Amino acid sequence: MTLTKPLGPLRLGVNIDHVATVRNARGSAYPDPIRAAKVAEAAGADGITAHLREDRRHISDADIEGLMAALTLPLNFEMAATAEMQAIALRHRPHAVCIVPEKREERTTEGGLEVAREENRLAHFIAPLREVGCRVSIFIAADARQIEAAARIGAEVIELHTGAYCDLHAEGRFDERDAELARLGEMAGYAHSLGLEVHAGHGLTYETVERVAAFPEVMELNIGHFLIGEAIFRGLDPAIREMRRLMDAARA
Ligand SMILES: CC(=O)[C@@H](O)[C@H](O)COP(=O)(O)O
Ligand SMILES: NCC(=O)COP(=O)(O)O
Repeated sequence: MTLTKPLGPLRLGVNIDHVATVRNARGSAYPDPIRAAKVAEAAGADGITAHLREDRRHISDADIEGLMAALTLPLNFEMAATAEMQAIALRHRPHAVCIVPEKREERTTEGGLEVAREENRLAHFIAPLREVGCRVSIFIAADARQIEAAARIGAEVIELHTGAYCDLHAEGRFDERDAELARLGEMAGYAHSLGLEVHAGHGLTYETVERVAAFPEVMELNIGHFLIGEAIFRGLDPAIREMRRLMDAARA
């Protein structure tokens, strides 16, 4: 059943990975992702997202340590379902752990996690994370099979991958974009009906955010790459404030 009113306020999680990408390009100490997280908080972010990739191409282990020590906002820690990452999450106990698929050679997270085929392994993988109090989120495509599997393994949250929708928009393939958007909306409703909290993210921009923010079941958007790019032109604080404004307007 489609809701007519939003379930609640829409949270903004600011992903700071690509502040670290710029820092790492020169092996310097700046720009500092923790400083970016503090600016994000002042600009109205509700949480910070950081993805510790297995190849450490942006966020480092020391960044996660620093964020855990410095942040007053909740940290959404994105990671692959590996023993190494599980040990790091269990040590730090972030507010949320989002399990994402990772391919070493990919440019960015290309798709959602294959939960249905790995149900047993993932159920065992997330159990200890839940036991120490982390909210477990699963990053998946808008696909009923994957959503059902995420519910069965005991995840509390799913994050719908909005990358395909954003790419289709950027390529001007508007019929396909609208079909993908409709799928995202329908699957947000379906996930909610199964008791899952619904988040969304990847590739969102000022042009694409409003239609996702308007889905009543979506409770959080995680946005990074576009905001860090936009910060070059208008500053990080105003870039985040504008995103917040668009999200709130779409929600109203
Ligand atoms: C899972 C996700 O969507 C983000 O963490 C994103 O992947 C970060 O940027 P990269 O994919 O460029 O590492
Ligand atoms: N999980 C999505 C995320 O954290 C941000 O993705 P992007 O905006 O950097 O593409």
